[in-house]
Amino acid sequence: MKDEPLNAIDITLILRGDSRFETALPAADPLLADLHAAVQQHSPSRLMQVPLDGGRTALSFASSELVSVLTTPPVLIEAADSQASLQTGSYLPCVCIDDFLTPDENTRLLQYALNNESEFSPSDVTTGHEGYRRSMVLQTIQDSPWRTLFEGRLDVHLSHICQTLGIDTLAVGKREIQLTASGKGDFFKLHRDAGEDVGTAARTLTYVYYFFREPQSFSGGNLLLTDDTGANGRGKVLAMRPQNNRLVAFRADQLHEVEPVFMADDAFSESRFTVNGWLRAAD
Ligand SMILES: O=C(O)CCC(=O)C(=O)O
Ligand SMILES: [Fe+2]
Repeated sequence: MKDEPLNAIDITLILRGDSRFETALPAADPLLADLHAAVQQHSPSRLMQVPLDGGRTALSFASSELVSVLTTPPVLIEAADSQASLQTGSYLPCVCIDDFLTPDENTRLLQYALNNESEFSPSDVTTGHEGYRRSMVLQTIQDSPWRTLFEGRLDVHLSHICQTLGIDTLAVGKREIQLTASGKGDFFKLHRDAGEDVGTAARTLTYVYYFFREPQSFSGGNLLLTDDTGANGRGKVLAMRPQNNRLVAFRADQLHEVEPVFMADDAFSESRFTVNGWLRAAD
């Protein structure tokens, strides 16, 4: 008997207290959407049951105990008419961690960004090419307690992230971090974060944490991961809508881009904010 369903999505459930359970579900299984809904909405709590071990075992837990759902390949949840519908991307390796910060940390990070509006400066790219990236960056996050918080929180997930992305478990050397605000019309054209110049060659892992005011007033700004197998330099594409309090990690040599952000007014407070950075392997 085959244990794994066809088109299986590998799932790791993280429950309060960091207990982890692994299973696989068919891409079309409504339980997938239900699990994501449980992460988003903790009350009222309800009983959830998930098959483990090819259905030989059932895991039962209160929905309020569910902290995160890791899916490989990434599962894109599109909320349409308040019904969650699922799309799975073609396989381009990345890891999504929902609820990366606590709700309180998430709110305080937005407040930190808004309080420091005057410190943001226009972004650039390490290759010096013009017209490649438009956004505003707050470099001083490097000297703030947020840096320590992000580094510590990333370390919790690092072995899982590296394993999923096929990176040899990373002895981390240099870490980079920045806070980016993408407002009306901002974008980042197709690029890799590693290897486009000597200064970035050693970047191994990219992470992007999304946070913004809800209800969301911008649209667009999707992160597209792509490969270069297609005739026009693009093959498979995995599109991910920014989701508040979600961290996405991928290999730093992965081709990717950020689609233009649309919004009615160019209000800084409504920006698509990210804490984004790179980890390098130790020498
Ligand atoms: O904001 C994103 O989704 C990705 C940003 C990015 O590609 C970068 O900072 O290198
Ligand atoms: Fe990038």
